[in-house]
Amino acid sequence: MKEHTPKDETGLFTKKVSRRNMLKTAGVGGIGVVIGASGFGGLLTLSEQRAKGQTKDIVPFYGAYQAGITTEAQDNLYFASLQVTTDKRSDLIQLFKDWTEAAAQMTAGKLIGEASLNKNMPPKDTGEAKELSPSNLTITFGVGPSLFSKEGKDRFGLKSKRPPELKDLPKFPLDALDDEWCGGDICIQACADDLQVAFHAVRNLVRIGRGKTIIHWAQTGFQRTKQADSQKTTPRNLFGFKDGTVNPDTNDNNEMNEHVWVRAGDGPDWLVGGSYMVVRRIQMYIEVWDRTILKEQENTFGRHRDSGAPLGMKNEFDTVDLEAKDPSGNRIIPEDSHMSLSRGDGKAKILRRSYSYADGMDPKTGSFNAGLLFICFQRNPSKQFIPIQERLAKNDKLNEYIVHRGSAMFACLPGAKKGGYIGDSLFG
Ligand SMILES: C=CC1=C(C)c2cc3[nH]c(cc4nc(cc5[nH]c(cc1n2)c(C)c5CCC(=O)O)C(CCC(=O)O)=C4C)c(C)c3C=C
Ligand SMILES: [Fe+2]
Repeated sequence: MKEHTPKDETGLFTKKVSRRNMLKTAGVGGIGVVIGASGFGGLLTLSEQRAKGQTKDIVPFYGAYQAGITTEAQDNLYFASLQVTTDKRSDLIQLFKDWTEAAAQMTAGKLIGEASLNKNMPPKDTGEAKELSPSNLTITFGVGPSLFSKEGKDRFGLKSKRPPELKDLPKFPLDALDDEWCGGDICIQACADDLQVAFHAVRNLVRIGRGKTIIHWAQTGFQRTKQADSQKTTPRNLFGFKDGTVNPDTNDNNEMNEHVWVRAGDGPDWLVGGSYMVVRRIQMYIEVWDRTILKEQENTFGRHRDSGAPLGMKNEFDTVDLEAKDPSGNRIIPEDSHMSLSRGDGKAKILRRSYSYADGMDPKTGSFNAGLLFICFQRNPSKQFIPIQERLAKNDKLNEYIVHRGSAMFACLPGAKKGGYIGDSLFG
């Protein structure tokens, strides 16, 4: 087959050269070299780029809020729910301090700890992210209700600090929850444009926590990559529909304060600037869906599959009119469609930041074990996620094609200032 000769940005034909040959041509032997837009004259190592503040794919770790909540969703997720095994409050505090330091290093694209060539010691960093770009890595920490008290025991002197909103979610109709996918004392959400970078982050944090925490459950997640969709259109879920069209505007501080960030007076002061995260592991029966006619699929969501437009409209972001009727007087968007029910009167909004998962097959049925790790952030779950899910669980047309298998709620801590640590408002 004739090899395709690619054009560069100037439109000139360039000879296809492998990365290795390109480095040889440039006379650079080191790994981790990035070719700048200016061509070979702009060759800088990743660390040089960082020193010059030129890397574009670093999301700052320190700040008033934790990153990974209003951050534009990266391509990949590695999510871990942990159980705390130590009973010592001082261990827990030290762990959050160590995690903060490590997370700040990893999100800046650095390795953990000092590089050491001591062959008689295991290396501090596990190594698989060496030479990789920071990939917009964000690491978001949350604490579950069980950290505050478990089976009546106040392990860390935190019982009186539990916000009333931070509690196990009620059992919703049709829930088929499996304990193996529920709850957790602490969560770590790592998102990055590279799965190896996200996994490396959680792996190293879990390693630091050895002897103090264990993994309770963990899940990888993906979306289409930005490389595959340079226009960054709304990602599609595994049912082929655009998912994430209607979401509060993360660039609008008023909306974030109204719907996402916990504010003074909402509960205990330690959580001001944090947010409640709800996670649901929802299995999707993709084989059943694939046998469903398009009209029924569209009635299920209340949107057109192709454009993502509300039924009866042309474009994805056209205004939704749930009352609109066809000439026979029937609603164009069915009342039991996912959009009608999740929207309700439109006042309670959640910030959705979900990822698809695909974990091989279900050995009992031979079907794909795939679905959505539904993640949403909010200021008050009793007024936001819970009433929405109550409506969906009762009537949603989508329920024929999905089942909720896992569930957890975490309070995502406020951001840390340089010199402070994630959790200092809680433990301080
Ligand atoms: C309780 C909250 C929600 C759960 C659980 C949930 C599951 C779920 N959703 C989809 C696919 C779509 N959801 C869409 C819209 C939408 N979903 C929720 C909430 C939950 N979804 C809300 C609040 C909204 C926005 C409603 C609105 O105001 O219009 C859509 C439509 C496109 C969009 O706006 O994103 C799709 C598609 C799946 C597959 C799923 C469980 C597997
Ligand atoms: Fe939804």
